[in-house]
Amino acid sequence: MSSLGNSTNIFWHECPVGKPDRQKLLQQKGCVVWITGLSGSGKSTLACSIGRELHSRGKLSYVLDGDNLRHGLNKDLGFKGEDRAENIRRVGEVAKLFADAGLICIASLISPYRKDRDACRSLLPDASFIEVFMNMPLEVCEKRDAKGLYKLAREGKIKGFTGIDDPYEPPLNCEIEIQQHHGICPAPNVMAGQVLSYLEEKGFLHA
Ligand SMILES: Nc1ncnc2c1ncn2[C@@H]1O[C@H](COP(=O)(O)OS(=O)(=O)O)[C@@H](OP(=O)(O)O)[C@H]1O
Ligand SMILES: Nc1ncnc2c1ncn2[C@@H]1O[C@H](COP(=O)(O)OP(=O)(O)O)[C@@H](O)[C@H]1O
Repeated sequence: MSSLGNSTNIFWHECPVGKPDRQKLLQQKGCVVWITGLSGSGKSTLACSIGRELHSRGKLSYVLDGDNLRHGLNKDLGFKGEDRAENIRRVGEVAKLFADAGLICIASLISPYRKDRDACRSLLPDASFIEVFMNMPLEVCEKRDAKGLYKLAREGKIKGFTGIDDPYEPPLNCEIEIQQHHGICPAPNVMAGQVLSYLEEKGFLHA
């Protein structure tokens, strides 16, 4: 019997089929690839590109995209600090379940606060939380402005926009950093290749 958070008298139930069995079935190791960066830095593009590449190699993955999850699971949350923290906490817990299912879970969220990302990292075992920092300059993201949100933020029509009037804390010890070379952003398949090489090297693409 235990007491956790607000729940009391709850018990953990162990199932006979475990993570190692599922990993053997799938011939891969469950993990979380956590992509963080400014709006417009290319997180969703990279997430989809990784997903496509893994699929073509016969590996099972699933993308958890911040924008998409805010249409359902996180529709009750806004963008103030505590809402972002709760957003990241929930997605961290969901990503942990996907990794436990044996999948390569690709989470793509701004996740601007270091402590929230670190809390997600601490949920995952054995270096299976892989933080990918989309290190794109604000000017590049703002110039892209795919959704027109930077313009609205500059006009003061959106308050608390990350990078404009809300902070972004870059990772201190991420596993992978994606950045421009000579002022040019690598193509999506090149960025995905960088992540795939890491997964291959660390043994996640085999049981
Ligand atoms: N105030 C503010 N700040 C930042 N972003 C905003 C804001 N308001 C709306 N949006 C849109 O929401 C998307 C980010 O959602 P996330 O869940 O990834 O954000 S967070 O991790 O909770 O900070 C983000 O999508 P991406 O561009 O894909 O990052 C924006 O489209
Ligand atoms: N590697 C890239 N090179 C050039 N443009 C890119 C690249 N990655 C993304 N983009 C473009 O930048 C814009 C924002 O990308 P997106 O993946 O939606 O970013 P985010 O999910 O971080 O908001 C889109 O118009 C997308 O086509």
